[in-house]
Amino acid sequence: MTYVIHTRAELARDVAAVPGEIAVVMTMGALHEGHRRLMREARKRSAFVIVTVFVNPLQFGPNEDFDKYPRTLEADVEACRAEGVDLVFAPSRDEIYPAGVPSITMNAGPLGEILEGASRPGHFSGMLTVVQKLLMLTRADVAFFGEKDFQQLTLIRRMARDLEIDVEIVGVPTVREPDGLAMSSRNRYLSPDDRRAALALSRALREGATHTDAEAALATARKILADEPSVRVDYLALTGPDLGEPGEEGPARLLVAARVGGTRLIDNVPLTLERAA
Ligand SMILES: Nc1ncnc2c1ncn2[C@@H]1O[C@H](COP(=O)(O)OP(=O)(O)OP(=O)(O)O)[C@@H](O)[C@H]1O
Ligand SMILES: CC(C)(CO)[C@@H](O)C(=O)[O-]
Ligand code: BAL
Repeated sequence: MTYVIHTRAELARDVAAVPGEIAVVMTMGALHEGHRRLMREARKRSAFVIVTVFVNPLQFGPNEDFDKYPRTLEADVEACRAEGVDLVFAPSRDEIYPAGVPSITMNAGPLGEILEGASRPGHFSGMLTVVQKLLMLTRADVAFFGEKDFQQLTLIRRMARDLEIDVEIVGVPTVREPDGLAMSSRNRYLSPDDRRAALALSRALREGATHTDAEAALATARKILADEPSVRVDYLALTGPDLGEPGEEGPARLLVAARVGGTRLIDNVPLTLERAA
């Protein structure tokens, strides 16, 4: 049975009655197969699964899509039911921020300033603030996040580590459409032409990741993106596993953010680099 609740009082009552481990999947709704994969992983792991649905105003910039972000709670609850989720917590803004805009927030540090953080000032501070609040409110023992938002996942891991938050953070690989496009709630903004052009992102990463040389990986990905005129690249970057400098050898990440029409999309893949001879 899946229960839907909207208040922190109901949430406090329900989690207090859970005898075992609690897993949480945090979302902004408009659920798709990527979210469902997180729910399935949570279901496999824990006896009690909570999905949160909250479009967090604090992580949106003034010119971003907070107002037009898709809100589809009824369909979201159906998806949660189909995945056997125990509790859907869909709070209002006042339930999460009863004192209004918080005066004390998370500082995402230097890692919050690069890549996504450079294009979306304040985004990661707002994201970490709500993640920390939702971890506290749900009393989660384990929380599942997608690798699609790789910088977000890395920062959440680091917040838990640096601030001694007693929760296990589990990363889940990106779920893709059959043609390779990373699933994202924002894909629904794409026109048919934009949808076709957006494939350049996953193609660039996939082809780039066939190389074991960093320069070759970047050059291949850059060319594929440049060949698609309606894709405006924000960044294409190759980093180490924790978004630091790529090591000479070992797992690395190739990440991209781009605008396709009016829609900003992100994607990333792991790749293995070989030490230069
Ligand atoms: N394709 C995907 N594969 C795996 N996890 C995903 C995927 N898309 C989103 N997630 C994860 O689901 C969680 C909630 O994400 P969110 O609700 O922002 O969805 P989204 O599709 O990423 O939306 P947006 O289009 O706003 O980026 C995050 O942990 C996110 O990384
Ligand atoms: C983790 C999250 C739910 C916090 O608002 C959001 O950033 C998201 O959906 O990835
Ligand atoms: N999917 C990450 C949350 C955001 O874009 O605001």
